[in-house]
Amino acid sequence: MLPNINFTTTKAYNYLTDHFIELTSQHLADLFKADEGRFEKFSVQFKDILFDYSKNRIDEKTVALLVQLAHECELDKAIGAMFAGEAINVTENRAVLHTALRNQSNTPVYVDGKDVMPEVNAVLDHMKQFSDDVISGNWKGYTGKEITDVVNIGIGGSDLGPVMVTEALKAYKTRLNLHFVSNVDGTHIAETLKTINPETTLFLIASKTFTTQETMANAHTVRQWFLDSGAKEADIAKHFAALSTNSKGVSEFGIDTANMFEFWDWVGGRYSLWSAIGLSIALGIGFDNFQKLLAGAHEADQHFKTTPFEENIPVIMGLIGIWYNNFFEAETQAILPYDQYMHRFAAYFQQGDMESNGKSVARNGEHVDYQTGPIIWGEPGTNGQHAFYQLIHQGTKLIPCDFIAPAQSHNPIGEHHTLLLSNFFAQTEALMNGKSYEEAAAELKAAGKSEQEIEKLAPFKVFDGNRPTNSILVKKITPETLGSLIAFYEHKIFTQGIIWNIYSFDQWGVELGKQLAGKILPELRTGDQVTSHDSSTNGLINQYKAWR
Ligand SMILES: O=P(O)(O)OC[C@H]1O[C@@H](O)[C@H](O)[C@@H](O)[C@@H]1O
Repeated sequence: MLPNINFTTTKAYNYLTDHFIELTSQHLADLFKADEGRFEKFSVQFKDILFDYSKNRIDEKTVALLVQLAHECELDKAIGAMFAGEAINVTENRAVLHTALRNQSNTPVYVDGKDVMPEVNAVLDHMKQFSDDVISGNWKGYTGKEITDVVNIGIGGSDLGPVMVTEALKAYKTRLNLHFVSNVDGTHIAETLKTINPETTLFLIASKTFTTQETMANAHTVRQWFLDSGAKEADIAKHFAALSTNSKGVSEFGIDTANMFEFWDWVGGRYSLWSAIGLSIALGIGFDNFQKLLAGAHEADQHFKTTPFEENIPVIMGLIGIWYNNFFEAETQAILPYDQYMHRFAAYFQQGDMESNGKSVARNGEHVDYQTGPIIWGEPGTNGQHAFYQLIHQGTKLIPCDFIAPAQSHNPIGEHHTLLLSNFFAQTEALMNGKSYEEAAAELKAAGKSEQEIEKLAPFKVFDGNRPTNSILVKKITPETLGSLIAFYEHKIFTQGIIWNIYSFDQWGVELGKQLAGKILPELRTGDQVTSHDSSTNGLINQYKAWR
């Protein structure tokens, strides 16, 4: 059972409200000047990951009160409930056990009295054998040729994780070329089909439910394309595999259940890259590397489960996020990886975070009267610097940012990585310190500007600073460190969901649009004028019919 506590009624929340008033008058740069040990105090190293949260608008009292908040909200109990396989996804009556998928220590994990580890391990063995076979060329297509290309057809959690990880770990690429088709827009599949050969392509139909409209439409299109190219129904077994919880749906589609990689309803879609949904990852970087990804996540799970909150990276990440979200009223959180391979990391956690904590009904069924999940966004550095950092530095909104960078590059070309990292360090320093009027004026003077020009220009060159950041410096982006990093973010989301007293593992909010699209679809199939909606929707549909 999850606790049911309104965090705004806790003692810690009350203290934090007063403490917030004290602290907002202090500039981050002054907090650093006042305390030489700030970095040591507010940073944690976990294996090859250094998490520095010292450039946040916090002091020791803030951390103590936030930790007290976590205790008062019974976060420890909630963590225990998740790992123990309790049905904490209450509105769907399901356990939440992505942690069991990467439970490399193999201790039993029970769901309804049954240990799930034997099944988890059996699917992993199947994935290993299959991916080894395909990568080695042992697995042949219907004309006897080796597989060269793999197309993953899936959307949301059945797409974003594998895309993000295979991009982030491209340095570990096998000989297989990966493609991902998610959008129901025919352009996505059409453009992919132009680049592949049916004789040498393997299609992975990735869908937890095996009912998702987009995925089923794309799957049926490729099936037809495959048959139209000259293959027979019997050849499908050599070119199609399914990653799903729905074996009935898979066999009805015509995929041999021997080519089905199963997972279970206790794996949430946006937490499923660790499951059979990760088959494209195993094919793309090799099974050993996939297993290292799982091992890295498992180590982070142990850290989350056993480390006191004061030293617990995902708990601290979550609490600092709450500090900005609920006290500073920050609406968004930027994730800024200084690593080109990680260019889909923020997009991945848009789903991870926003689908989990984009909720407004508390666990007691009542509407919340406080803010919950933030808007997550971000792009890799340094690209973002030349696009939207202006607003982060000088805009009116407070945007807490996570800066992530590897110390070692997979592509150490010339001075590139040093240039990249100089930007990584400079940005968080600049966001913290800012630039005073006097400094701006002195710079203009040194550039030979007249007093009049200085007076005119200096106000625009002032940076308030005091803008908070986390820095996550990792030794290198390897399967292990990436696994740990993803798991930390997952547990950050969990921490926040517990404190906001919401259910983080359902997603009812995506249903309404699906229902309405289902109602409109038959209307689009005829040429008749539509009058059943509001005037805007009618007007748009009728103009579409006139133009199509
Ligand atoms: O894997 P499936 O069942 O095709 O679902 C894909 C996605 O479908 C969306 O509707 C859900 O909101 C996501 O959570 C999910 O990941």
